[in-house]
Formats: sequence, structure tokens, C-alpha cells
Amino acid sequence: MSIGPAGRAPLAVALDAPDGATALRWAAAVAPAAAVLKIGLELFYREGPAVVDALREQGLLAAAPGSASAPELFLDLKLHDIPATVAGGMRSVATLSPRFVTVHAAGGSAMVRAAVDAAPDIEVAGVTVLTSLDVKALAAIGFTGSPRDVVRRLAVLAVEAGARALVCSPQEVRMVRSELGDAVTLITPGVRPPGAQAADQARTATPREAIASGANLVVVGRPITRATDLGEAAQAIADSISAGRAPVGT
Ligand SMILES: O=c1ccn([C@@H]2O[C@H](COP(=O)(O)O)[C@@H](O)[C@H]2O)c(=O)[nH]1
Repeated sequence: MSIGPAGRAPLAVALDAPDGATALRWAAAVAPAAAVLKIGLELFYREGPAVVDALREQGLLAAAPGSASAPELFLDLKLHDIPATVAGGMRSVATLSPRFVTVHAAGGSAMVRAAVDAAPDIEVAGVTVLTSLDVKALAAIGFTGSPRDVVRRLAVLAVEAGARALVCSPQEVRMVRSELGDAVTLITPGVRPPGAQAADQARTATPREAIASGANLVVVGRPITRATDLGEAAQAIADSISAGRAPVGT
């Protein structure tokens, strides 16, 4: 299934806003350029499901996956707990009809499987290695091997447990694609337009590079939400994604 309204560049804008009013303002600015709106910890912990309802009431979010006249919903909640608790969390958020929900692949096979089984209509996206982690940070938390090696292991684990999507950095997209094929949806944060500050992101690439490497959905937050004109910033990134897309059939 394609992502977002027909013809839209596969751009997910991260609405990492401090409150619902700010999120609605940002969403109104970026919705014409975005295929997906991503709600994460900051906004969901503050506003809960009400913010999803408010976005839908204003026509800024599609009602359900596949009925996309507006951007689709991506709940980036990064569930990571015992399988029964994650299953319960998935059942709770399934009432919001998101297209994607993230779980940490490092929670293990049984946990990812529990998420998938609890909400079969939702595309569970396994977060492999956070894009903020470099080789040193990864070693410090006890993972052996390069980020690339760990991404490979966790990507395989998540997909074997039923995840239909994965989150990795744009630097690993080619490797994951060649390992796991075309069926899996690859979502890449850690994306920065040329010259933009990386901030806390360690494994980055430009929107154009991410999409040319084979990403299906490119996530961008602060380079858009901290711009003076959010709509213009989102549209510029969407245009660069469209320019970087491989021609159909290649
Ligand atoms: O590995 C990951 C997983 C999720 N994210 C999320 O993506 C956005 C990125 O925001 P920027 O402002 O463009 O850095 C943010 O919501 C993260 O929670 C990630 O960056 N890396």
C-alpha cells in the first residue's frame, strides 16, 4: 500500500510539540506537503488520544490507513516492555487507527510478536538502533559490533517476529533492503537537509540520499518545526525527496 495521499512525497513530519495547540498549528502548516504526521512521546504523553481526535476534526489527519485524503497517522510510541503489557498498549492505541506504531526490536522476539498479534491491522515498526547512537554509545550500553551489525540483527529479529516495517538510519537502508527484500517498509529518521544541524542525531543523511538508498518513508522533525515558515520548509524537503526517488521500474 502506498503511503499518504496519492502523489505525495513519502515525508513524515515529526510533530514533537510541547502541547496540542502548537501541534495543531504546525500540522496545519505542514499537512499539504506531508504523507504522514508522526506523534511521539512529547505530544502523546501531554495530550493523549485527544490530540489525534483534534487533528482529525480539523481534517489534518486521515480517518484510517488507506483512506488518505490527508496525511496518515504514525504513533511513534516506541513500546518496550514485557509482551503482555506491550500487547495491551497496542490494543489501546489500535482504537486510534494509526497506520504505524513503533516498538523497540530490542524488546525481543516475543514482545514484537505480541504487538503484531494484538493489533494485526496496524503496521508494527521495529526500531532497530536509535539514530542518535554512534558506535561508542552503542558499545557503552553493551551491544557488540557496529551500528550496522546491530541494525542487521535487530531488523531480522523484528521481521521474523512479524513486524512489517522497520526504523533504521538512512545509512543502513541499503543493507537492510538487501537482507530483507522489498516487502518491508523502511522508515528513516536521522534525516537532515544539506547544511542543517545534526543536533543529537549521529547517523544521518539528506532526504534525497535517504530516498535514493531505498527508504519508503523519510522522517523529519526539527529542520521543519524550527523553521520560520514550516510549510515552505516541509514542501522544500518533500520536493527534494521527489527528486531523489528512483524512477519506477528501476
Ligand atoms: O531511531 C530513531 C527513532 C525515532 N526517531 C524520532 O524521529 C524524529 C526525528 O526528529 P528530528 O527533529 O528530525 O531529529 C523524532 O521524533 C525522534 O523521536 C529518531 O530520531 N530516531
